[in-house]
Amino acid sequence: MRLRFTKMQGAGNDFVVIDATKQPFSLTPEQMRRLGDRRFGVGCDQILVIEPSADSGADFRYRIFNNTGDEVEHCGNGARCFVRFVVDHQLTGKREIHVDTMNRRLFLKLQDDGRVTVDMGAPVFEHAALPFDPEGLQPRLVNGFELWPVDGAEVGVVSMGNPHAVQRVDDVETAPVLTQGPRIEHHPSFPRRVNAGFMQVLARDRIALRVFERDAGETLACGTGACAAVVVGIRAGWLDNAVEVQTRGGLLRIEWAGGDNGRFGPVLMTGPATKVFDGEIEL
Ligand SMILES: N[C@@H](CCC[C@H](N)C(=O)O)C(=O)O
Repeated sequence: MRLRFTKMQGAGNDFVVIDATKQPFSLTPEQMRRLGDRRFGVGCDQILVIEPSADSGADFRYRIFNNTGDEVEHCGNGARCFVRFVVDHQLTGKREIHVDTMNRRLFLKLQDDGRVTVDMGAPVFEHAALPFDPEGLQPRLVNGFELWPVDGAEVGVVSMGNPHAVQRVDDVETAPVLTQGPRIEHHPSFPRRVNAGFMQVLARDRIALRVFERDAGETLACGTGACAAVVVGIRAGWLDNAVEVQTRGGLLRIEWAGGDNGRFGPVLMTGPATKVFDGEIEL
């Protein structure tokens, strides 16, 4: 089968984007692994599939597959590329778009400067949402927020729709991202595994971040990971409400007002979304 696709990237997190608005999406996990393979296929961190929405309240449905072929809940950098794609391919005349993902409805806006702002929805701290099983672990409270001992690190756990475990490190460049990252990803406390974030606080409004992503390994940027890191940093009292996140692939701006009485507001993420090329591949 011959597949048309667009290669895109958002802060260096790269995607194969497939338009399934006119014909149903039918790739097998094996075909997706081939597509995601950097030597035998196109190569990407995630595959994004754009479908019509089944609900009149949303403009599209957007599905995310890691390059292993596993479908996942959420992808922040992918959400920005999704908007750029539907506008550039004239699938919509709107610049403010509602899209349904596996477990959230997102609101996205293409800015005049070409960047995209995404209302990523509220962070969820209930352990069942990740899921996170703290059995046998004792948290340390920092500013009233729980940091959990996992693999010798202290992690804040939060779902941004997908699961994250974020630790603060002195220096992201020397942090054990490639060795400890996979151990945290597969730690038994995270039955559906987890994305492992390593955050260096540079100032109250600036962090450096590396993320070892579930399935994809370390990527140049992780949008949901940036939101999770800033949320953890704000709750631990380390960060202000608007933070620039320096990733290895580019800069993201994250804003979060927090919340009252256990009710939390949405996280806003702004960043770039760029087409790399259009292509066709025989699968
Ligand atoms: N790169 C993404 C996150 C993609 C999904 C993640 N690997 C998971 O398995 O949850 C982002 O920009 O958020």
